[in-house]
Amino acid sequence: MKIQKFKKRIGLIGFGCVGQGLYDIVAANPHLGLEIGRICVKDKDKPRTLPAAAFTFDVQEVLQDTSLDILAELISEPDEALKIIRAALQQGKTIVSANKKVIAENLPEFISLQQRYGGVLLYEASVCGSIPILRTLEAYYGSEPLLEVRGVLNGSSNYILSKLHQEKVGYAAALEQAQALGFAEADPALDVEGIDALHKLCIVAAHAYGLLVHPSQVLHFGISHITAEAIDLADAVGARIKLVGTIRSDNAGNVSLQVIPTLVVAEDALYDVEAEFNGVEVNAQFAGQQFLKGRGAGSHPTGSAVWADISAAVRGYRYTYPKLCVTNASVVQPEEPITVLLHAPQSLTALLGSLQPIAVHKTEVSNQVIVKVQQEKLLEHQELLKEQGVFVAHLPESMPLAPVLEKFTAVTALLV
Ligand SMILES: NC(=O)C1=CN([C@@H]2O[C@H](COP(=O)(O)OP(=O)(O)OC[C@H]3O[C@@H](n4cnc5c(N)ncnc54)[C@H](OP(=O)(O)O)[C@@H]3O)[C@@H](O)[C@H]2O)C=CC1
Ligand SMILES: N[C@@H](CC=O)C(=O)O
Repeated sequence: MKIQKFKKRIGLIGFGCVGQGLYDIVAANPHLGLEIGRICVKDKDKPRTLPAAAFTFDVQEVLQDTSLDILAELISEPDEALKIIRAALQQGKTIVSANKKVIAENLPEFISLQQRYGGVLLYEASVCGSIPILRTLEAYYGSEPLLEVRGVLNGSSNYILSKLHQEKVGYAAALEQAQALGFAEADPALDVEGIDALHKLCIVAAHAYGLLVHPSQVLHFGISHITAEAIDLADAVGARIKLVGTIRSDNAGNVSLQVIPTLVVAEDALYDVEAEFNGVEVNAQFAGQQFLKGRGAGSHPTGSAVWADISAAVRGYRYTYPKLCVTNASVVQPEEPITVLLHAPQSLTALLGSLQPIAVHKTEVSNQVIVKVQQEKLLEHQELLKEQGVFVAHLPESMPLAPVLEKFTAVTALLV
């Protein structure tokens, strides 16, 4: 007897960089039992790669279509995406999403909707594009305590930093390239202000530590105020500036999170993560250190992660958040101070207050300071520092301070 095979039908909402990527992959693999059933977009006048008849502009047509087996939410408007995911889960549907902002800000609600109505939400593509980090944390590290998870989590910022280091192109030109290549968010401030990396870090915290952390609680700086002098300083000491997100736990189960541009030394696994690539280092109590690297943004790499989620969901996979029920951990700001480089367009005196600078360099146009500061204090002042256009970079313990101080003077002296 011949067994009739039915294809699983996907309702695709959003047909931009990622939606098109998913479409291409599904269309190229018809033998794998998936097909795109419906596509919803917003703009009626946009030229498309498919005939007009392939599209609807009414998301309800997708949400109400009972012939669809699974939904893929891949749109650029977070408010609308939230409504779509919520509506799908309230109907007990299976939906995959790439929207880190919406997931990071609403994860507790999404978990409880899944528990209440039996639906499924997967979102591997929302963190580090093609790197299977959430599946790794869920399926492999579901029990083992993790000491640290750190990584380059934003492809656009990393692309810009690579261009600044390697080609000395201007910041604005590098950002334009990241946008043209489809890496940046619809609002690129999310990328360059460190907010996208922050969203991803909060999602990682749920799977790696069982912690539901709201992004508003977390220290984060981006690269939008980066200067050529900071790049030159890093180059001069053999380091590269990377936007690094870190979650670390201490022996007492206190967990801290931060996103901050960091001077990364050549021995660090993150040093060679370039362009739109992302890299995540997991340091587990018994397994030790592991490193995952891959494309963190772009049409086909991200489409591949969405495809992997769809295929997994079709086979019955769902997140179980194994550490959520067992964790005693809580989020803290660590007490020990960190060393940071502050580069400001004007005087930092008012901002620094009681801080004890290790080194200061002033010119007519800018101020550079290396200072040891409590993270609590940095968190307290983070909005002010951002408003004042201050570039903040972490000088981690792995970065010997002496050569930095020496070059700091040499590099900044060129400005006088
Ligand atoms: N680009 C990347 O590399 C990555 C992106 N992501 C995430 O994936 C999602 C999609 O990003 P990306 O593909 O780059 O975005 P794009 O801007 O390229 O495409 C967005 C798509 O969403 C559609 N859309 C926007 N608003 C609505 C709405 N209200 N109703 C229906 N459709 C709508 C747009 O319609 P129209 O075509 O009519 O304009 C467009 O097709 C975002 O959440 C992003 O954060 C995640 C990882 C990587
Ligand atoms: N804008 C994001 C896209 C992928 O998440 C990035 O640059 O990393």
